[in-house]
Amino acid sequence: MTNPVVTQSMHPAWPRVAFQGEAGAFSEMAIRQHWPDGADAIACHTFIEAVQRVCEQAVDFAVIPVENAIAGLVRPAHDAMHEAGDRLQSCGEVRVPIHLCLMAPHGASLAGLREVRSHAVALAQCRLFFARHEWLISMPHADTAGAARDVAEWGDRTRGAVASESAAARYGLEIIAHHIQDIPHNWTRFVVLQRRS
Ligand SMILES: O=C(O)C(=O)C[C@]1(C(=O)O)C=C[C@@H](O)C=C1
Repeated sequence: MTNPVVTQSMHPAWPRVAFQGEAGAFSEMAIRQHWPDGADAIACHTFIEAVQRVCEQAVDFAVIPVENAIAGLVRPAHDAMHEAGDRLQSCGEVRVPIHLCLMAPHGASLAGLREVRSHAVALAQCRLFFARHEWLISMPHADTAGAARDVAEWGDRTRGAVASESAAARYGLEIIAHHIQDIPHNWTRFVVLQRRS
């Protein structure tokens, strides 16, 4: 298993919380919303890895998306929790508003875009948008923020990402369309997991 990205904490009292994705992912937002006074958000590549970190007591908690208003159950997250079995227990919940934006390198246009990357669950929340813009090819990526980071690194004006407004700011992308999810009041419910004592 690869090591998670760990930011050195300035605050030893903060809880250490694993999430799936990169800095700027919605799961990281869920952590900020649940611990407004601060938490060390530890990026993991997969849900299984995030859950595993809790089982191994390498972190205090994991925050995992379980249900979205449009896409329904987040299957890979449920599978990861199932694998952990009774070693974990849920100790909280957080519901995060999900506003999805289409973003691309500066100078790109909607008409000029061809390929759009994002987390499969995020793409599933934008079916109507993709149906209206049928020249766009949606391609699954590990997470929303990782898609934004890669699209910024590639710098190709035909390739875009679906992610949050803050991911666009963090990775220096231009927002081409705001609120492209199928319903305006979209949300994802996350569970907070800890090791069963
Ligand atoms: O990729 C991210 O930003 C995530 O946090 C993952 C995830 C998900 O798996 O449901 C979380 C919330 C959004 O609904 C879209 C994607």
